[in-house]
Formats: sequence, C-alpha cells, structure tokens
Amino acid sequence: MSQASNIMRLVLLQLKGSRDKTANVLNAINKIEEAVKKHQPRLVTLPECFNCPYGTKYFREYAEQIPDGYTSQQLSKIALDNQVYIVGGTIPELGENDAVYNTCTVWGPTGDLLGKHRKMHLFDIDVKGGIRFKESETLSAGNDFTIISIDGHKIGIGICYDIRFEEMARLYRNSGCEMIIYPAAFNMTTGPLHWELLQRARANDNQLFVVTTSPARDTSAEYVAYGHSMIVDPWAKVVKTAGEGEEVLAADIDFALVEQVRQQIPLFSQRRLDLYSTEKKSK
Ligand SMILES: NC(=O)CC(=O)C(=O)O
Repeated sequence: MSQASNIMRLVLLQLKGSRDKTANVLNAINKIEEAVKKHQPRLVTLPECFNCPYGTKYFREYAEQIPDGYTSQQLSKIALDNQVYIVGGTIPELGENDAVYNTCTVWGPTGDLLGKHRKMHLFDIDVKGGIRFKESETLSAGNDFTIISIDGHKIGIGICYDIRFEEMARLYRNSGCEMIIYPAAFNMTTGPLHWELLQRARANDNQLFVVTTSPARDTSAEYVAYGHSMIVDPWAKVVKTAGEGEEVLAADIDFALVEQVRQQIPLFSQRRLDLYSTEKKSK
C-alpha cells in the first residue's frame, strides 16, 4: 500500500449499473478486489447511486439503513478484507422518520464506517428541451458537512449537485481540506456544459484536489449518466479522466501540490475578510 505521507494512490471505479441491486453491489465488490490486486490503492471511490437506478421512483424501493443494510455490510467487509479505504459512492438511505436520503458512506481498512454524507443540495432542475429532474419529490436533504482524515489528509465529501455550490467547497477548504470527493452522475445535458468546468473551478478557487466518480454511460437507462470520472489537481489541471464506459482510473495523488500552489498564489491570506465572509451555520 502507498502510505507515504504525501502520496496517496487512488482508484476510481466508473461502474455500469442495472435494476438488480445485488448484481450492482457484487460488480462493485469484484471491481474493488481486482483493483486492489492490480494497483494496491490506499483509497477506492465508487459512483453516485451505484446500487440503484438513478430515478426518483426507485429511491424508496432501494433504500437501506446505514450501517445495517446489505450494501453497507458488503462495503464494510470488502474494506476490511482488502485493507483499503472506500468512499462508497452513494446509495438511497432509509433514515429517521422514514425519510430517504442520497447518502455516501466512507469505510476504513478496519471495516468501520468513518463518515456518512447526505446530499445537501437536492438536484431539482428544469432545463427546457434538456432535462427535468426533481430529487425533492422523494428525497430529503442532508444538513451536515462531512470531513474524513486519511494519513493526515483531510478530505471533504460532497455529492453531485453539491459541486455547484462554491460556499460548500470553500467551507471545506477553510476547514483544512486538501481534496474534495464527489460521487456524481451528471447527464447528457449538463455534463458536456458543466462537468469539467465545475471541477476545475472548485479546484482553482480552493486550491485542492477535486475527484468525481460517475456511473458509466448506459444509453438504454432512463437517466443517462455522462461518465468521464475525473481527477483535477490544485492547479486546476485535469490529471486523469475516464471515457464513457466501465473504467478503472488509477493515479498517485501528490498532496505536496496543495502547499505548492497555496504558497505561490496565496489567495487564502489575501481575502478581504474585512469586507465579506463565508460562514457555516448550525441547524
Ligand atoms: N445529478 C445531479 O445531482 C447533478 C447534475 O446532474 C447537475 O448538476 O447537472
């Protein structure tokens, strides 16, 4: 395993989904095992809604409790068996008061649940001639920021539409994050327009790594994901990007780049905080 303090080997699994939850989870498990054997990553990431079709009518039917549900148990076991960190994409979560959330779980090499992020900004859009989607028809929004720490590096978690909200990324940066990971499923309307742009913008504004993991594109699905899972560095350069189909992306992340860009373009100390601010509120 690459455990040196500044280098972290990442594997992004861009996976094809189906209506068969068990098959989706088994596909993820098999691909994690193969990737660990081949690349020895420290951290593996999965796509948004990797165990369920992405559609409001499916979320409640596929929802599970976390950490007692089938998918959580499988992710916990595979993390432990392979001694790897897993950012477990997202799954529909059955939460308190019967509410359903779009939730990312993060697992450590001990099999422990290290964090759970509920999508904070629900994907409600209506683009004429393009796409209409209303997550709020069946999902509730999360209220908490989620930061995990791996080998001394703080990583913020967001989910898909969350990437459009600069304030959230800024608050992660202000809390010391060096990377933000977004399991995400953009579509064929917004993907070509905004997918790379938003990742490079968040990376550039906050001088950190941005990582997205998408489902593979399936043109027969009701919601067609854009694909193109991506790693962007703190200089806002695209380090690696996938195509459209199932794909494994492996890369060594050099966290020294974060300090390098922050020293050379010292935005953080140049902000006019006497004139404006971005602050977290408690709810
Ligand atoms: N699916 C999402 O949550 C977001 C998305 O597709 C977009 O912002 O565009």
